[in-house]
Amino acid sequence: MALQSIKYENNCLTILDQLLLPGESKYIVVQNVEDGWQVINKMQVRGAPAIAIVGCLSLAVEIHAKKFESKQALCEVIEKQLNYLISSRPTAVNMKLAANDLISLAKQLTFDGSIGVTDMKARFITVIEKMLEDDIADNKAIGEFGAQSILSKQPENTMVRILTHCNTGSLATAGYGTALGVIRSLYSKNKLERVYCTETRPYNQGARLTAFELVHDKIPATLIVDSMVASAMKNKKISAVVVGADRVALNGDTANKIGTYQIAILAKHHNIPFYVAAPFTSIDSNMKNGNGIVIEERPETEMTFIGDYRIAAQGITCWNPAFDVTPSSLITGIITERGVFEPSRLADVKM
Ligand SMILES: CSC[C@H]1O[C@H](OP(=O)(O)O)[C@H](O)[C@@H]1O
Repeated sequence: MALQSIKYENNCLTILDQLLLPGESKYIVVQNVEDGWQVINKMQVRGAPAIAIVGCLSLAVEIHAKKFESKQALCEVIEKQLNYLISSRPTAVNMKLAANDLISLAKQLTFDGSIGVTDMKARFITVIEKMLEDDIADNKAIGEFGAQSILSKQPENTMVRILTHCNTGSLATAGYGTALGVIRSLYSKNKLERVYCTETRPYNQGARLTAFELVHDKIPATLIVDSMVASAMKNKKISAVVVGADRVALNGDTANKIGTYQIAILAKHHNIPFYVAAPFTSIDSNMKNGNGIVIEERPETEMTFIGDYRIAAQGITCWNPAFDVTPSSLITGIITERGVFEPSRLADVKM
């Protein structure tokens, strides 16, 4: 049974509390936008696509339970709550893009004289619900395009070894995953020899989540500490690096989990192709390059503690940026649901 970070049925939303994985699988109920904001901000659910989907579904469950006197009243709540959800985490663009689209839809429905407030609410909720299936379809396409592109650069009938960072699988999306989707597609083609996944300090998305998904799917994988990447590239014949994205700028500069930038530099040094796997819901067409991307800084306790156990000296100053920006010059290709693009070609693709 595939791992599910998000469960939504009959207007009821629960999310798998990823702070407890891999030790405990516990779903928590999200009943409204405030619950949605909290589970995203605390990283109980995380991953750019999952953040947008959970944020928007939290709005769907909230408005489903309420009666609205008018379409204008409903539209005002929608706009206010979506703008609030955007503030839950600043770097991933998916929540902002979804909010922009849904606010435009709400305004369009408000001025559509052919429907009343009940129909407007139903149509609005249906559009949000469709995000789940759309994301999975995007990820399956990303997986296929990515696998084809990576294999096209390998000698016929060889198996590949992929290095990945952070978690980009079913626990970061509605299912299948982006970079992990490429890995799943390679595995399904019997072309994947091994995955090397980094632990990804300090939240340990790799050790706790990616390793969990790979073991669950019985995909051959080796966990490495973040500082082992250079040695792995030198000694383990890595065929390609595939990572996810939180925000891709129009020139291909990519914000992704902290540590991605240095992996890209190491890949360049070792002449290893470096791919970003991201749906168009993670591409910010309003951002010319990566210079303007806001990098979230997280609480230092995420660095100085593991659970309740202190691992760093009391009183030490910490810096805990959750992301970094990889320049497009270090990126071989951006794998999307519409194909694989050289970073310099991204701006030509219709958003
Ligand atoms: C397909 S998930 C994209 C992206 O999100 C993760 O960040 P976080 O765990 O902080 O939400 C990571 O950067 C993934 O690559």
